[in-house]
Amino acid sequence: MSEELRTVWWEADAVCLIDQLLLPHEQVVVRCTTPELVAHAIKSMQVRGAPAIGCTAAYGMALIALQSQAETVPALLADLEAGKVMLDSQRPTAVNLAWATDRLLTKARQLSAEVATPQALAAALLDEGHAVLNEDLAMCHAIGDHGAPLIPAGGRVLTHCNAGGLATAGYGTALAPMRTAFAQGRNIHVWVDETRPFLQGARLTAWELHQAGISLTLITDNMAGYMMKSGKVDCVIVGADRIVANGDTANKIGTYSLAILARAHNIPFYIAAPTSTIDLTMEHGDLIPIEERSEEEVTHLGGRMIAPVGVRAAHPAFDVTPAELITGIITERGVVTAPFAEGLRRVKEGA
Ligand SMILES: CSC[C@@H](O)[C@@H](O)C(=O)COP(=O)(O)O
Repeated sequence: MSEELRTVWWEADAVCLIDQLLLPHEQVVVRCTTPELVAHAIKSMQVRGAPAIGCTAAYGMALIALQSQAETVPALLADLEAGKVMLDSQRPTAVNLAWATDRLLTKARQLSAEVATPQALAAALLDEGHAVLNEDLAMCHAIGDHGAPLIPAGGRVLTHCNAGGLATAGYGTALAPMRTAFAQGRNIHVWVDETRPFLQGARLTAWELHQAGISLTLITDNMAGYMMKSGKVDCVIVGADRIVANGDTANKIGTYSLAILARAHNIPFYIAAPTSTIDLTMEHGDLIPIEERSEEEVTHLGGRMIAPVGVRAAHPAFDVTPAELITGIITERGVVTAPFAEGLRRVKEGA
């Protein structure tokens, strides 16, 4: 993705997004002028990727405040509480969504004693939305700085789904170490898993890397084991939707299989994510809610049915990789390695 193309931004009283359902063939901007349109964009995956969902939800909370008819600050807080519940319910696995709405609500509660009017509070929440976006971009660049040295000399990285600029405020999480290494003049090659059924790899990661001039080869998900066994993969780097206290990590369905394959072939397996994706309230990965999406996203491809009529399909959108399969978790505050509990607490608390 070019530096100029933004994923999420605020413009003319609306939350604006690049419609990721239409990429790479069309670059269409969606203007979410109501909280309901923000919710729809998250649910339908016009915007997707944990940090980008978080940025969108932060602006969604600001939009709720700006459009509220509340005449008092306590009444506005009640609207924001209801709005948070509505936004959080759109996608359950990516913790950045609830993290962002929580941050905006907490800010509103803190300011409620100081501001005189709902309008003043709403203006402050829009500033907080901007802060969430700007911080996410800075975190992605820091992840790139910490992650680039971990890419082995061969420079051949396998990634899954899209954890690039489109999945964040820009620059990406899993793609950040590759971008930084490439900018440093290193020889990088990326194996891009197509990522069935939504094809985030084929449509989005391939597009971003291609635009950036980074060498890539698209593979179908079931080719990863072959590539590893053939000695063509030096490390795996993927993003995360939720990292819990013991290091277990939810990410796009298929990530767990890759981690097993990487372990079997003695290949380092890294997670790259900002600390906003760390959820210390959950002890282990079995507690993470896994989003179930529609069967149609599996039975159909590009609008065409590929399965016989009447055949049922399963569609868990995420899986959980146990911490013991993870070599390291690359955050904006450094790389956490096993045992994860202590290190994750340290980076989450900012120490
Ligand atoms: C920086 S994005 C990290 C994760 O959100 C990403 O790897 C992923 O699984 C995205 O899933 P998606 O269903 O496309 O939102």
